[in-house]
Amino acid sequence: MMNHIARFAPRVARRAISTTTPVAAEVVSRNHPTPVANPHVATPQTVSVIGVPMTHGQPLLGADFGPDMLRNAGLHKVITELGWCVEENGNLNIKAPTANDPVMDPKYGRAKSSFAVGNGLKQLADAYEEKAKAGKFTLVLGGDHTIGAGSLAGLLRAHPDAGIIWVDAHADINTPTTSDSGNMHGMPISFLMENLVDASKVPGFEWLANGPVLKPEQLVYIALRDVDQGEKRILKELGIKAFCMQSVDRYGIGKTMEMALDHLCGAKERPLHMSYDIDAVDPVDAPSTGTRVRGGLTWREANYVAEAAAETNLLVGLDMVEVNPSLAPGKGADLTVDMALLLIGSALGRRIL
Ligand SMILES: NC(=[NH2+])NCCC[C@H](N)C(=O)O
Ligand SMILES: [Mn+2]
Ligand SMILES: [Mn+2]
Repeated sequence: MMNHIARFAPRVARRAISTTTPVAAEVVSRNHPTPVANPHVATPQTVSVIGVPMTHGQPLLGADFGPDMLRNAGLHKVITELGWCVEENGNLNIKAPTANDPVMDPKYGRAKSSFAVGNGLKQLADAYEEKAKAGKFTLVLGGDHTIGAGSLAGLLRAHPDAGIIWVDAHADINTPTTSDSGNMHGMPISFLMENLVDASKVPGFEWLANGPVLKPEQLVYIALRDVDQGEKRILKELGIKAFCMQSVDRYGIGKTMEMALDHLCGAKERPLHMSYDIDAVDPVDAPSTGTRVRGGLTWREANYVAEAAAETNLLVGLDMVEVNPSLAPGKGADLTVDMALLLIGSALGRRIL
């Protein structure tokens, strides 16, 4: 077993750069002095922020406040203090479902509000692709986790061989036929995984019918603890590498991340994307989210996951999703937003020492 932490050179320490008021689609801090450590990120090393206030993949309102809550809590400062430039793109315009939207033919399964979800994700896929091809680190702020499908589509167009670290209490690989809930935030991976879903049969997702596709070996899960029967079957049949909470208990988070990163990058280095569902974290530290599950990652474990990913110097993008400040409002929302910001900082290279 190779040790990834040792194999990749740690990020060069970055100099703090002062923040200015963010302007949509503009680089707000320049003169970046740091040499490129990540071969997939261009100089000046820039985090391109895309807000995706999507809620139609699940029944609750509130996750659409996630992107602005994170910005108002100091997102740009977190990024620039770590030495990155910020390019702020604002929020995508996500259209609400209407009574006239085409719905799925039930013989292909059930995916609620697929038309609104799919059209929103198409915008994200195009934006992510553009940023990734320009050598930017793409930071996608959710919104519900359906947006993972948009990020992955854009990522894989730019980097077909990328590896995905999916940090989540849930596997989010239901298909419209295996899903009990019909909620699309439980399905995003299935739309990218080869031979799982025929996107041409899902209104709003036709654009995804001709790829790109993800191979099972390109995906690894961390922190699973609530996996549906149909999902268990899919994980087993496809041989997808999954480190559930029991693995974290058994091996500790250090060894777990070493094995996970070795699975993705042991044979060859590849660009990595991390899709971080805040519900991976124990509800004690992140209560404001729609599908809470007890027994999650501790505060340190959650940060360590992001730190270990950052230490590879191969991350090209991050989703931070399912922050819903309207659930557990007040102190709970503050804790959750703080946690999300910390995790973003950890993924961008913050170190204790
Ligand atoms: N992104 C999430 N929080 N997903 C929760 C999914 C829950 C359940 N597995 C479903 O498919 O409905
Ligand atoms: Mn989840
Ligand atoms: Mn999820």
